[in-house]
Parts: sequence; C-alpha cells; structure tokens
Amino acid sequence: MTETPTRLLVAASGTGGHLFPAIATADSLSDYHIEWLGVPDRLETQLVPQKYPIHTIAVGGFQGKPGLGTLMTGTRLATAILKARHLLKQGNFQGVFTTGGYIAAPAILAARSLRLPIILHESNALPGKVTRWLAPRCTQVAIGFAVAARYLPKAQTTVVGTPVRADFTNESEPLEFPIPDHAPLVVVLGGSQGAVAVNRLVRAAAPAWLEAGIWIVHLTGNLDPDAHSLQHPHYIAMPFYDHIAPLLKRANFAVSRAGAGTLTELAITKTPAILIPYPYAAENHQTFNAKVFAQQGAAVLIQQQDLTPEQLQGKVLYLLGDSTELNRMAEAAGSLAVVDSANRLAEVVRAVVV
Ligand SMILES: CC(=O)N[C@H]1[C@@H](OP(=O)(O)OP(=O)(O)OC[C@H]2O[C@@H](n3ccc(=O)[nH]c3=O)[C@H](O)[C@@H]2O)O[C@H](CO)[C@@H](O)[C@@H]1O
Repeated sequence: MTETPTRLLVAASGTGGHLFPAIATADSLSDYHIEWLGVPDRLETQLVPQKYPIHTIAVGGFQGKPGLGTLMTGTRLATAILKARHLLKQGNFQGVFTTGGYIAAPAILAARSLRLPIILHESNALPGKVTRWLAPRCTQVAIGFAVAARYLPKAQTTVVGTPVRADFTNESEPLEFPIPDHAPLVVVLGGSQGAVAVNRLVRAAAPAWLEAGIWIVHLTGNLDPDAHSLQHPHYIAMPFYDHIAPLLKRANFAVSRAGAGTLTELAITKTPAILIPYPYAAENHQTFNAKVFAQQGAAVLIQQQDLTPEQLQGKVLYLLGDSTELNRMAEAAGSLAVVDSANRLAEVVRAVVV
C-alpha cells in the first residue's frame, strides 16, 4: 500500500526575499504534497514552479496588528483569514509553512484557528512587525540570523540560516557574459526591485572603475529612468537577471542593498561587499542585516546619506587593490553561510507537519 503524502500549504508572497527561500524549502520536501498560497499579481504568480498549484487571495495592504489600523484593514484581514481557512479545510492540509509577506498573517491565523501546525521562517536580523506579533502563535519559528531570537522571546526559535536557490550550493551554469578570466568583476544589486539611488551612485563612480579595467554587471531593477545612460563595452546593465549564482560566484566584489536574501547569497559565494541599506525599509531593518556582516568583517556598511560617488569610487578601487583584505572579507562572509539551510528548514517542517 502506498502512503498518502503529507499535505502542506506554503504561504509566501511578494518579493524574491520571501519567495526564493520558500521555493528552496519546498523543493527539499519532495515527498510532501505542496500547494501554494499567494496574492494575485505579485511575483509568486511568475516565480513559483508549476508543480506547486497556486491559490491566491487578495489581501490588500494591511500591515501590523489589526485594531491598530483602520476598520477597513481589520475587515480585509478577517476576509482573508476566512478564505485561507476555507482553503485549508477544503484541501485537507495538515500544516502551513510561511516565509512572511502580506499573506503570512491570514495564513497563520487561519491555521491556528484549525489547530494546524505552523512553521514561520524569518530571514531578517530584525524580525518584521507581523513576525513579532504572530511568532508566539506558531509551532516553530525558524530564523536566518541568530540575533533575531532576541526580538522573539516568546517563540520557539531555531537558527537555520536562509535557504537559497539550488544552483548556489550545487554546480551552477557557466557565466553567460564574455568577461575575461583575469578581469575584476563588480556586481551591483539593489534587491529584487533594484535601487535607483544606488544606481545613480554607481553610474557616477563607474567610469573610474572601467578605466581601471574593472567589469561591471549592474542589475538596475525596472524603475530606473536612466538605466541606459551609461554605455561601455565592459558595463553590462539589465533590469533583472535570473542566474545570480554563477554571477556572484565569479564576482570579486558587490555593491548592494542589505536585503536578507542577497546577504545570504553573498555569504555563500564569499563575496565581499559594500552594503548600502535601503533607508526607507520598515524599521530600518536592512541596517540590522548589514550590521551582522559588518561586525563579522564581511562587508563595509555605509548609509546612503553618508555616501558620495567619490567615496564609493575610491572605496571599491582601494579594496579591489588590496587582495589580503579582500580575501579576509571573503572568508568572513563565508563564515556566516549556512550551506544546508533548505534541508535544515525542511527538517523543522518534517518535525511538526506529519
Ligand atoms: C525593500 C525591502 O524592504 N526589501 C526587503 C525584501 O527584499 P528583496 O526581496 O527586495 O531583497 P532580498 O535581498 O531579500 O532578495 C532579493 C532576491 O532577488 C534576487 N535577485 C535580485 C536581482 C536580480 O536581478 N535577480 C535576482 O534573482 C537576489 O539574488 C535575491 O535572492 O525582503 C527581504 C526579506 O524579508 C528583506 O530583507 C528586504 O529588506
């Protein structure tokens, strides 16, 4: 007799930072029957592999605790909880795994009302408001950075790192750009949406880097009106690129925002970086992420308002010229990596959703 697979609902929505860890974990649970819960018109409708049937619930823009927001917010949340509850019952799901995003609150509250086990993964050093509010209601809270446990005193926390796409830890495809082996490569990343302010700083600093023989791959996001203003044969700009693993494995240096997803990847590929936290991120949480890397010596943390193009230009040239320092930073980055994170997180799921 063949056993019926355990049925798990994965609720992950919105940004690459929420979706990639959830997909990597789902892929480590191949003996489970997994379906997805997301929001219409968000990135999940493009990124989630077809093998996971996807359900969507419109949740609107609520954040934080209901009751603190408007009546509208409470009504939207209540409607979303009812829909999630209906889906969990109809689909006979045995548990919920969520990485946060708007869909997390209704999914957790619906599962809780049905007494189903819930695993929440939080990748940031400073957990978001929804995580802090709901963590005590989850069976297990898996965290990316140990320091996050400090903000979740009433939750059952386990440090698992943050899962990355499989080609970071396995063999990845060869790099598809014609960058000579000996040329230094700087990669510029602004999170899954790009970062216009970082792009401007980089374009102003880039001519001196190019002059010094550096190649640049610049992932601009698609909101930058000046994305095509710099042209040079060694400067490759595009709004979004799918194969980040081979790119970061090859990169000598990165200039980046400090989203948890990108930082995890920089650690795994041992890429030294200048980190410029997104100044408007909720509760400035990217600075908390960046501090973990800066305190380890893996990166240089510079706030956007303190950074001029001249400083950025000089800092990158200086570091690329100091191979001892660069190697030390690379080793420090590597010491922060949790290479088997997807398996660790899958084990946490297996322990409670049976
Ligand atoms: C602005 C904001 O609040 N961002 C938050 C959002 O990050 P957001 O998703 O924007 O950024 P992250 O750094 O966490 O993740 C970005 C992901 O997109 C990938 N990528 C990026 C560009 C590209 O061209 N191709 C590509 O594949 C990166 O490799 C990475 O895997 O969620 C993260 C996890 O909760 C938080 O830490 C971030 O602070």
